[in-house]
Amino acid sequence: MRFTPRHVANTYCIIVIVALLLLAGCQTQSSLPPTEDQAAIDRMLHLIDERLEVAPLVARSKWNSGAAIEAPEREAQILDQVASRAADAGVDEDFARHFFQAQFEASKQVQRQLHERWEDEGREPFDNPPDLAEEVRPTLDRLTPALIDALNEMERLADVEGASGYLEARATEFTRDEVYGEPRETALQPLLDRL
Ligand SMILES: C=C(O[C@@H]1C=C(C(=O)O)C=C[C@H]1O)C(=O)O
Repeated sequence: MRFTPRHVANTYCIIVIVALLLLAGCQTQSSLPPTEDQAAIDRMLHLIDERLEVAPLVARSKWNSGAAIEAPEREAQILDQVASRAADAGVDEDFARHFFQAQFEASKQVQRQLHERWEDEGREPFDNPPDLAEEVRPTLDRLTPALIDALNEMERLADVEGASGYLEARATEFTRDEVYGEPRETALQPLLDRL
């Protein structure tokens, strides 16, 4: 077979196209943050969920006791601890407060959803409801230091290339859930604003 100038030109074109495609692929990859930073974002989402998973226990306890979903004095008490822990960890206090207020709101969304459903169903009180003061609130308090550490990481990630894109992509999947989608969105908003 003879190679005409046309063959050479076609081959050259194909090489250039393949090289451009490879380059585009590399660029997409390099816009992802480093693996350990992706893991830090995933850890934060996991912690948000761990906190949200406590909300149904709070809802059960309040369903039986008739206590209001909204407990402003308890929120104020948590925010005091948050402010002092944030200061110790070098996390911006306003950011930490804003983040925790979003977690409270997300928890209340889950609780309201459940109470509305139980009202519609005419639900009787639960057998063996969890103890709010002795069990449930201490579980939430144990998550606070881990969340402050995760906030510290988020502040660092605000300067890492690709971190905000990765968070947005993860947030899109995370908020797609039928039951937890809306509260997760509420809980994530301060992070999306920050990154
Ligand atoms: C979880 C509770 O319900 C609400 C949500 C809070 C929270 O997420 O920590 C705190 C107080 C309440 O407004 C609770 O009463 O403990």
